[in-house]
Amino acid sequence: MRNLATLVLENGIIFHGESLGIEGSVVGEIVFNTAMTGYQEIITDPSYLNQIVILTHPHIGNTGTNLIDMESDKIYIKGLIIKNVSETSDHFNNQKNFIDYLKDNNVITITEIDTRKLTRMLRKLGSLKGCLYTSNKENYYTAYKKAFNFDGSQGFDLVKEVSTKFIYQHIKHDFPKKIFNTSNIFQLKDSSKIHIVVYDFGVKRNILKLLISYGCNLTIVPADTRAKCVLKLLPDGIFLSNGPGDPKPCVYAINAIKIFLEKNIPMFGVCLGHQLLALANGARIIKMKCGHHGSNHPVKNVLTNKVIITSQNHGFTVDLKTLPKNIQITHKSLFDGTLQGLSLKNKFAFSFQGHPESSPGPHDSRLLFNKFINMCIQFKQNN
Ligand SMILES: NC(=O)CC[C@H](N)C(=O)O
Repeated sequence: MRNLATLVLENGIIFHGESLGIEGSVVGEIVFNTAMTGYQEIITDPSYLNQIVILTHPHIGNTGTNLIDMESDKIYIKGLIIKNVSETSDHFNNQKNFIDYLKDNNVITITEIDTRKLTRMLRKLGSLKGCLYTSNKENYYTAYKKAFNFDGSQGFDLVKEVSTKFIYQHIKHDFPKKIFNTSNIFQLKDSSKIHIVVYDFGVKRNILKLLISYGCNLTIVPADTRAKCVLKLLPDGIFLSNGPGDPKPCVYAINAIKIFLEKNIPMFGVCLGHQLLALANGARIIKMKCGHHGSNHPVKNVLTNKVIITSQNHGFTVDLKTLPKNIQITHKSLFDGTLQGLSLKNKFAFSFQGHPESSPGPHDSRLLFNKFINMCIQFKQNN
């Protein structure tokens, strides 16, 4: 018999379940991810900072955990909600059982609750704040108060908490072969001469691995690196990464992007990077009702009418009504019509509201990396 765990929502609703024996209490915004695989990539994605994640797939953990599937150096979610956790694990990459992995990393987890009921509630009411506790130092009233008073994610700069503190470089294939199989990656002629500066707003490792697999040299810089410092590095392209929280407070990055736009340096933004590119052009950002978190999101390229299935994780979106004239819409969600991609007219800059590095998720949108690298090659040849 496991210990008890309790989830109290800001609207007073309470769920009782089982804990994995890790004692404590966490408060955060609750979001649901509908992916059927890739739990380790999800929980190590820095974009989930401060969020309590429900994995809607009813049985989680049976492939165990390993070093290859880490999207960063640690677990970033604040708490975990799952229906049923696998006691055993089996996979050719398995190194550690999922329960042991969560215990070793002190992740407060609730299991054996009706995740479908909770997810339907969030879909109806929009995202909710909650307090998840396994400790008897907390009770319903203290937890309710914490959930109710939690500030949420709007207006806070979480990027600075996850970004690298130092500039560092990756030169070609310096990720050990063991943790990255490059067999299914596109190699482009001339891409090995490209130098890309990656703004780390909470960058996922698979983005770096993909760029390295093209043969690019990467310089990864802290989120608040000034434009003039980046320009001195003579980049052939600038990558704006994913990241946690509200993009609006990242004024330092928005200002830098404005300068790169003036110089017309190739730029590719994903997720938070996409939102920052839109902000730099005067568009507005709004909070979504319950966001997009999963790996089966259909997106239409409105220029070609092609549909791709994509991996997504965002709670904010660019307000379509506020797009300036120099922005061209390239992609829209077939779930709710929200903006999924844009490009700037007469500029080498475009972005995607999703995760084309697809870790986890289908690889349909990885061709966007090809588009970016080709832009960088062209830019380099012209300069
Ligand atoms: N994955 C991301 O980059 C997320 C972007 C932003 N934090 C959002 O929730 O909308």
